Amino acid sequence: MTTPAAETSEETPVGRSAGTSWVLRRVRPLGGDPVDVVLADGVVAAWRPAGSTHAGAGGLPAGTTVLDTDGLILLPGLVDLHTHLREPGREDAETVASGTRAAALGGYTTVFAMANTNPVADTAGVVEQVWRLGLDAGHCDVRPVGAVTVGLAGERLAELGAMASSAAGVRVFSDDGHCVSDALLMRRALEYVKAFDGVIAQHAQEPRLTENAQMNEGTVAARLGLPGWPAVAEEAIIARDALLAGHVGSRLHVCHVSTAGSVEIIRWAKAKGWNVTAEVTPHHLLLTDDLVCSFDPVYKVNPPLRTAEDVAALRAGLADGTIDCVATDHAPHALEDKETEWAAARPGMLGLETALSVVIETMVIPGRLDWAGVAERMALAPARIGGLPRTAAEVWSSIAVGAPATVTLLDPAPWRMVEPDALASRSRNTPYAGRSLPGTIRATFLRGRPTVLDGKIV
Ligand SMILES: NC(=O)N[C@@H](CC(=O)O)C(=O)O
Ligand SMILES: [Zn+2]
Ligand SMILES: [Zn+2]
Repeated sequence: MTTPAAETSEETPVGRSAGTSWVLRRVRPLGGDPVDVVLADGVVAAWRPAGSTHAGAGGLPAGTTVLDTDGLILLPGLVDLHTHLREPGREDAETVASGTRAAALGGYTTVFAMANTNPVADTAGVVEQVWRLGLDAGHCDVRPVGAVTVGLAGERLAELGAMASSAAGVRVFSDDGHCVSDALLMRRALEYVKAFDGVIAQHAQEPRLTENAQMNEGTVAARLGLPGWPAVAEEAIIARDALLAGHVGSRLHVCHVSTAGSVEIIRWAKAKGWNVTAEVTPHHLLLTDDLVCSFDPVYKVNPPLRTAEDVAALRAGLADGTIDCVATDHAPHALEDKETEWAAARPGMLGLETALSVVIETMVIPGRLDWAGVAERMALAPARIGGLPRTAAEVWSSIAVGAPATVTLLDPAPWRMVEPDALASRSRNTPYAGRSLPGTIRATFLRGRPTVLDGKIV
């Protein structure tokens, strides 16, 4: 991927050939020792001694392209449990095609597409439509999330069974953007999805406690005079839902955990042996509520940015596994919905193209996670929680021979300035504009087919 060294000058520069077999020369699987990895017929076909493989070498399928991937880290393709693709309904903000291009450039090979579209993804018809749009775009796998309640209205259960048995094979259900606040409805949803090992992904926000809320409740909100969104509004719902999941023996997943208290509750629920999993977003790992002092709506997000103490607890929870995974909550918004006064702006931030970099900055560089830990938190755990095929998920972790060639190649070294206009997303609402972040994705492969080469969409 870098300029080929003299002794490997016969290698094909990245992008010139579109062979069906690839050699990743001197790549570092999970950050380990360099090795040559052969990708053929959609799987990891062989590991060879580092640097031993060159174009025309014996035992390679005809048309093999040798990539100089010296120093790059090979990770399983990332899996995002929480992406907003906005199609159908707000194609001006994002489409399945543009959002999955952003995903591939961020190293993702699967995204779970949230249900708060227009129409809402609350029927087999809509989830199949989103799933097919993903197949047509071809940049990564799209697994639709089904709504828990009809129209996200929180009144009647949606047709969960029909969505599960549709071609889209839905396993994750969420009213994300809204909380399933009715305890009986939440109980029924948890009971219902047991039949097909589904999971309810809850947007934990007690509605009455957050009426008119504009930012985290605390000293910054008091100073700015903005109505606060208290931590207890998240924590009360997580505690209730953990109790319900334990009571009915079903699977609960907690979306975008944002407070230190939530981490404590999830730790307690896991200690009880209940099937409770959780995600944290990159922005909640890095950013704090004092950014709101700028009144720049790019920092408006739900749940809101919290305090430095919360950030520290989230990092510790992700490191020790209390929080199972990182999920982007990629939430594109059109300019008119974001570049307006604070109170009128929609909450949400872009995330797909910067997630791995933020995890490197907050978790890898400070020594909280190694590369195997990154693979677990950003690929393997979300695959398990989302119900992706088990065997595939297991082999991805090792990038072993026979595993699907669904991988991403990261150059961990360079820091790059985030430029909103250079993003593949249709929207521009990144909170990292003008910030320097470490690491860059050089290539992504989906079952042996490159979706990104040399940092560009194929
Ligand atoms: N995160 C956000 O602030 N917004 C999300 C909804 C959500 O995740 O709750 C959106 O759809 O825009
Ligand atoms: Zn949400
Ligand atoms: Zn969301």
